[in-house]
Amino acid sequence: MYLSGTKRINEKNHLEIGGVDTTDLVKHFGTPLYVLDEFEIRNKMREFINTFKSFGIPFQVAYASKALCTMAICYLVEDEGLSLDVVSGGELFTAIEAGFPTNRIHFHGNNKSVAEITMAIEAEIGAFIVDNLYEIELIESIAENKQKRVNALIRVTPGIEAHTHEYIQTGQEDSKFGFNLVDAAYNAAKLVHQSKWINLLGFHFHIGSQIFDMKGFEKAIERMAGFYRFIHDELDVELPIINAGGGFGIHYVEEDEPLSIREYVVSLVESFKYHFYKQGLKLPEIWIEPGRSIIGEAGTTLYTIGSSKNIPNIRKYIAVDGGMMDNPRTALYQAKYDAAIANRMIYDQSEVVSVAGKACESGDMLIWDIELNSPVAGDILAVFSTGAYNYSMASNYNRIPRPAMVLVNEGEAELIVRRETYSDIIQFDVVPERLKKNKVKILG
Ligand SMILES: Cc1ncc(COP(=O)(O)O)c(C=O)c1O
Ligand SMILES: N[C@@H](CCCC[NH3+])C(=O)O
Repeated sequence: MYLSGTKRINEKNHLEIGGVDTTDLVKHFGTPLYVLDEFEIRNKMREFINTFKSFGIPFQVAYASKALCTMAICYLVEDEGLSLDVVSGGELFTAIEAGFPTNRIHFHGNNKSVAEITMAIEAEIGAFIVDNLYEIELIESIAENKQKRVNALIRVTPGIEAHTHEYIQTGQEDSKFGFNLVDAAYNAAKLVHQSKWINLLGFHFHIGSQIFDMKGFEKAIERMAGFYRFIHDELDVELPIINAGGGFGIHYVEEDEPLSIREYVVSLVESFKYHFYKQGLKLPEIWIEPGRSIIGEAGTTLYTIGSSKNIPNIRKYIAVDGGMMDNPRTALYQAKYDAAIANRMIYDQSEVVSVAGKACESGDMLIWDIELNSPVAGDILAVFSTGAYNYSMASNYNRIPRPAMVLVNEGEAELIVRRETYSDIIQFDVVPERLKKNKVKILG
């Protein structure tokens, strides 16, 4: 079992996170419960920042808020001096409401609406990451209308296939994101370069997510350096910024072998230096957008185990009080997770089981075939590395309320997202008067 951050087994044989016994968290907040380790989050952010600082080069580390976006998280990101990557009006609104400095916000998305672009221009965000020609037209006209000049990076797909699940690859040519190298990207650059209202800062690429191997990055950087040279020669500009996206992998299960944050950053910077100098160019300011590698391992989900079903010679299912609604990643990407019985951490008798959720869906599984300390109803199951793309991708399928989220640190636990209630579930429902009247008629 890989226990990251402040997770440890305490003297009661319970899982402890941030100095708080997880069985106490369950008594207090109930299950399912997302638990975030503040110390671990801050440490990861600092490791990114400090490694860049050690090179003495200009940089920006923008936390990719799609991994997990709440107001409290925006406060932590600001406190640690990172920038913020948002991909929707909802994420932008969250950041603005949390008082996040808008000049450190970068706005992504392959189909930004007029309302989203307007909101971002009014908020004077740091930069748009422009994805397509339609968006360039929209930004141009809204910026002119508001008489505000905006900064932009152009997103390109460098034609690199990262070694990860095909649904989370994004840098290959057949992708819905960005402009393909070279022609489409060059035409977009020309257009933005001539624009009166958009200031072209550079290009952005993102090759995928949960990547362990830096070879894909290296290849993409080599292509990007060649492309910066081409742009330099054709348009006579030395673009000041390059954005390498996110994608740095983390531990989900024992076999995973991610690099350390330091190693990821060092490899990235070295490769930028090598390829840009080789092209006879100055090193541009490097921006990155890590999400999972900051928040993923710092999250743990606590569930209560309920029913079980044993199919002799096939498998034993144990069911928890959550599932694909709070963590759709197993169903979507065949993602693998590690887990433990939080109230009996040291194994006395192990049993291989598969962990099912409670949704009315056969694919609602959290973990297939895991060895646990003989789970029984009432035990607390802790699933690790659920900080990224769990709450942010959660749904109310089957009208199941979303869990609460707590931030733990130095023996204290604070609620940062309150548990949804059944009243929350029906709050957006509207019943037309006509239907109410009909009901009375039928019943009468
Ligand atoms: C453009 C972009 N930037 C950043 C990220 C964050 O990626 P990760 O959470 O893997 O670091 C993603 C998601 O994969 C992305 O699409
Ligand atoms: N949501 C995906 C990663 C893609 C993120 C955004 N490009 C995951 O859970 O792994």
